[in-house]
Amino acid sequence: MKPPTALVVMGVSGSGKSTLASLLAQRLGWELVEADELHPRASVAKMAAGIPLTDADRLPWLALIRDRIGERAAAGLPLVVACSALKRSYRDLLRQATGARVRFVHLAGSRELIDSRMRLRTGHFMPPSLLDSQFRDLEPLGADEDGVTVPLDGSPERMADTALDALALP
Ligand SMILES: Nc1ncnc2c1ncn2[C@@H]1O[C@H](COP(=O)(O)OP(=O)(O)OP(=O)(O)O)[C@@H](O)[C@H]1O
Ligand SMILES: O=C(O)[C@H](O)[C@@H](O)[C@H](O)[C@H](O)CO
Repeated sequence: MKPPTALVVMGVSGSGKSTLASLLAQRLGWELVEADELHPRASVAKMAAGIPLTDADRLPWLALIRDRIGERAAAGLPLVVACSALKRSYRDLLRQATGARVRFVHLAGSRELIDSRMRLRTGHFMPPSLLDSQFRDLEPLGADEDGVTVPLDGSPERMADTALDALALP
């Protein structure tokens, strides 16, 4: 039997992860996990204060997400996860989830476009001032990693079509 898929929508803050992940979850009929909701309060406070997270902040959080993927896989359930997963080492950690095929959709685009979207967004803890540090940490999805890179300048519907076609899902 094929292992259930965990489809991780990744990218810097404001790249459209939550928007695309919820659309993909809806289209596929899969559960959605929003990794931002799993950050400890101290990490959210840090980001809200304009301080970038470090590896030490992120590793226990990524381990939690890996375990969540593993639990669902053990129940035979696929899922969609919205998670920044900026560095390859973070994705390696997520790929350690037991029993799942972990695949990625990297939302890629210009700093300028993302910054303009973040400035329009209200009521979110993440300040646009952290975008430079997000790009510094970003290691784009490699050609050898299981997944697809999607330009983030299309409509969410078109981006979902592109991702699902490229991944041959459902
Ligand atoms: N394809 C799109 N076209 C235009 N605007 C978009 C698109 N996708 C997302 N947006 C808008 O851009 C902003 C950022 O999107 P979203 O919150 O989904 O990003 P995110 O990567 O989940 O952000 P964060 O990680 O900071 O929570 C939102 O205001 C959203 O409505
Ligand atoms: O790894 C990180 O630095 C974080 O996950 C961020 O990317 C934000 O939580 C998210 O994007 C909200 O803006």
